[in-house]
Amino acid sequence: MPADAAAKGMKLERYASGGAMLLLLRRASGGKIVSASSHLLFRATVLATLGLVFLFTFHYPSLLSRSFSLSGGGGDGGPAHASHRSLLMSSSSSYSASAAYGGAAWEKEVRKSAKPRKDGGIAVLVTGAAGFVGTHCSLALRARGDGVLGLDNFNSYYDPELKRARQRLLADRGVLVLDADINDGLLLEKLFDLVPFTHVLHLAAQAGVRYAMEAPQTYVASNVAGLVSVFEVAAKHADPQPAIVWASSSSVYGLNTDAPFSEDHRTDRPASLYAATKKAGEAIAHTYNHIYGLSITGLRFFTVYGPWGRPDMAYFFFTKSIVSGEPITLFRAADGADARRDFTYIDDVVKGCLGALDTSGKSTGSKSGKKSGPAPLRVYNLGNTSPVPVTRMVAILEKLLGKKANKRIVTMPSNGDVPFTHANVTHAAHDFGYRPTTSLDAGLRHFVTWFVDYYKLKLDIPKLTKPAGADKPSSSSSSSKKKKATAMAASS
Ligand SMILES: O=C(O)[C@H]1O[C@H](OP(=O)(O)OP(=O)(O)OC[C@H]2O[C@@H](n3ccc(=O)[nH]c3=O)[C@H](O)[C@@H]2O)[C@H](O)[C@@H](O)[C@H]1O
Repeated sequence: MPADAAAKGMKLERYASGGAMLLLLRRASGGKIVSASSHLLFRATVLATLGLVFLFTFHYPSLLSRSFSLSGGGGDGGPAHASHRSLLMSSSSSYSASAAYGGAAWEKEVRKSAKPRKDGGIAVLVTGAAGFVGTHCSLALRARGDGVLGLDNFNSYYDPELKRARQRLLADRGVLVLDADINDGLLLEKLFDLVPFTHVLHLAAQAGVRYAMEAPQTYVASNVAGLVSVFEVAAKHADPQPAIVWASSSSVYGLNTDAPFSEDHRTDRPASLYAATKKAGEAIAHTYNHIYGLSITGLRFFTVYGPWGRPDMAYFFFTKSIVSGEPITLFRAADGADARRDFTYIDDVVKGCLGALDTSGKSTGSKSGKKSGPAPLRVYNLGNTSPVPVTRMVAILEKLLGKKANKRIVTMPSNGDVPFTHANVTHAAHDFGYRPTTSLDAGLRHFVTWFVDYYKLKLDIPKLTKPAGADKPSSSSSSSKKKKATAMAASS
C-alpha cells in the first residue's frame, strides 16, 4: 500500500469510533482464559468498559477535547500570561486533539450547525468563534439563515469564562463551537470531509499589540502557523475550495504617517511583532491565492469595541478600573498629543465581515493542485473614519459610569503602540456598501450597558432613545454604492 494511502487509512481508523472497540476485542480474544466463569467475568468486564467508552465518546466529545485547551488563570482584566509553550504544543499535539473527535452523534451535531436554514444560504466555518468578533459574526450569520460551525481553542489570554459565556450564547442560537485549535490540521480536514463549507471566516488569532513583547511565540503560533494551517487545508484538502475572509489589522500601517490610512499606503514598517505577524499573513495570503487559486479577503480591523468585547483592550479595562476606583494610565505621544484611535463599533464591523463574505467570489483551484484561473485577492480597511483621542474615550466612560477616573498620564512607552489610527474605507464602501454609522458615544453606551448587566453591577446607565446606527451620519465615501443587503445587526 502506498505510504499516503496507509496514512489515510490510519487517519480514518482514528476517527472511526468503533476502531478502539475492535482493537480491544482483538486483544481480548487473544488472552488465555482458563475457566468458564472467569471467561464470562472477563467478557462482562470488557463489554461494560466498552459500553462506558462508547457513551463517553458519543456524548462528551467536547469534554474529551477540553484537556487539550489551555486551562485556568485568566482573571478577566487582561492577559493571563498564558504559557506560549502550551499554545505551540497544541500545534504539535494535533494527533491527540483530533483523536478526541468523531462518532456519529458528533458528526450529526457538526452537520446540523453548519447547515444553512434558507435557500441560497452559505455554510461558514468560523475560527475564533468564541472570540469577540467571531461571536458577533456567528450570531449575525445564523440570524440571516446561514450555516455556521465555530472553532475556538479557549486559551487563557483573557478570561476563558467570558469565552464560555459567548459559547453558551451561540449554543442557544443553534451554533456549535468546538474546542479546537486551528493548528490541528487533521481536525480541519475532518470537518471539510463532513461539510462542504462555502466560506471560512478566519478570526482566530493572538490579538493585542503590547502583549507581543511578553509572549512573542504565541503570535507566531496563531497568526503565522495557524493561518498557514487553515490555508493548507482549504487549498489542498477541501473539495470544493472555500472562499476565505480573515482578520488582518490596522496595525499593519505601523509607522505610516499618511492619513487617513488607505490600502494603497505602504505597510512595510510594522511597529510591533503583532503587526509584523499580520503583515506576514497578508504576504502568505498572496502566495496561497497565487499558487492554489484560493479566494482570499483580508480585513484590517481598527480598534473594534462593543458588548461582549475583549477585556485586554483599553476601553474594557478602563471601565473596570473606573468602577473599582483603580488608577488608569493614559499614553501621550512623544510630541505631547493624546493618542488617538479610530474606534470602530462591533455592529459596523460585522456588517463589513458579512459584506466581504457575500462578495468574496469563488476559489478557482482544486485538490489536484490545478487552478482554472486567477481568484480574487482583496484587502479592506474596516474602520470608523473618525479618530478620537483616548482621553475623550475616557471622558465618555466617566459620564456613563457617573464616576471620575483616577488618571495617570505618561509618555507612550516604546512597546509597539502607534500614536494614531485613521481609516479610509472607500474601497469597502464601494465594493460591499460598508458604511460605519455608530458614534463612540453611542457605542460605549451599548458597551457599558452590557458590562453592567454581565458583571451584575448596580449602576444606572442612561437608556438609548434611538437605535444604534441612527446617531452618526456616515463619513465614508459618497461614491459608495450599496450592493445586496449585507447589513445585519449583531445581537448583543
Ligand atoms: O486596530 C488594531 O489593529 C488593533 O486594535 C487594538 O489595539 P489598540 O488600538 O492598541 O487598542 P487598545 O489596546 O485598546 O488601546 C487603545 C488606545 O488606548 C491607549 N492605551 C492603552 C493601554 C493603556 O494602558 N493606556 C492607553 O492609553 C493605546 O495607546 C491606544 O491608543 C487591538 O487590541 C489589537 O488587537 C488590534 O486589533
